[in-house]
Amino acid sequence: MRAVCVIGLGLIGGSVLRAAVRSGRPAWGATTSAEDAAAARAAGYEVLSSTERALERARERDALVVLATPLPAVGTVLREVNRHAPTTLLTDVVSVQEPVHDSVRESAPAARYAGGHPMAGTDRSGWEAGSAELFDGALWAVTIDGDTALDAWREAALLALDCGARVVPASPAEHDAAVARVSHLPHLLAAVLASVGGDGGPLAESLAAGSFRDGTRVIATDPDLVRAMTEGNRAALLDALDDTLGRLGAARGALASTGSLNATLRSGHQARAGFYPAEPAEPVRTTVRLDAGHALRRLRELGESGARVVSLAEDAAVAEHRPAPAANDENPPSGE
Ligand SMILES: O=C(O)C(=O)C[C@]1(C(=O)O)C=C[C@@H](O)C=C1
Repeated sequence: MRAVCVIGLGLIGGSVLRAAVRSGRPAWGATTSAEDAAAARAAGYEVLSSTERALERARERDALVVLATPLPAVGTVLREVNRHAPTTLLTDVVSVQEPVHDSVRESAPAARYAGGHPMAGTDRSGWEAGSAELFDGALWAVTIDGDTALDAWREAALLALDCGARVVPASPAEHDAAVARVSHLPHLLAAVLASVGGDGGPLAESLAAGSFRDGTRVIATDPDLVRAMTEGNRAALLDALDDTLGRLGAARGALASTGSLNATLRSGHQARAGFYPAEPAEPVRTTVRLDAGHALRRLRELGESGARVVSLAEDAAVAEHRPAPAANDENPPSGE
């Protein structure tokens, strides 16, 4: 099993280190946070005294290096990677992929790198908030662009699987457009919702219950971390925001003119049921030969169609796909 060197030991990096050790891999980390380093060492994990040391060891042992810092620090860490571990394979866990791919292109051979983004977290941050189980059953995007080498992709995907996740292959741009809608927009909407609720005064505060708590939960996250991911995905988030404002405008118009929110509420109800079906259908399995040409393109197409890679061998990847629900009265093929 390839060793893993994790740079950054906050919630996600700290969980990757724990999960990598749980899977039986040799793994160590480094962090600039004295607090995270002390907590990780106290829990029995190996934290080297500097990023340089951790990377030198990664070079000696041909480890997979995981960049687990927030987006604004990625450029600096990449320069250190180039200096101290110039040939190791590289991945990351950053929630916006295009800027990381751009930085890698500027400063490291892209063939060493495949981007990664585990879709898991909590509203807390730092080593203490993490756990070895954080990624169990979660989805983990492993990105593919024109420069990605199959070896780098395989190693990043194997780490995700070893951490307990299922892998979604995607291009960086498609990944960023999708997470703008299902992760970054929800953080922004939670911020606005919390402020609107807050303006309701003490009575609103004392009456706030489950819906307010669930709808605002993610903005309990450290605002600097939310800023890094939302501002780092500006173009895609603007797109998702325009769509949201259009729909809110239409809902407001309908409520003001006809008194009905029926169309908005029904289409939202149906859309959510698509994400979380009450009775999920048996998944369909597809095998992709990794030794055949165009394997990465095929994986990317599968990811775009909603499939998840659930296992990887030297020469094949197995992906699971949920079959499209049959159309019926509750589930009409279009709109309404
Ligand atoms: O569960 C949470 O608290 C999260 O916010 C996790 C969450 C998300 O679902 O948006 C947040 C950011 C990460 O990049 C991926 C996942």
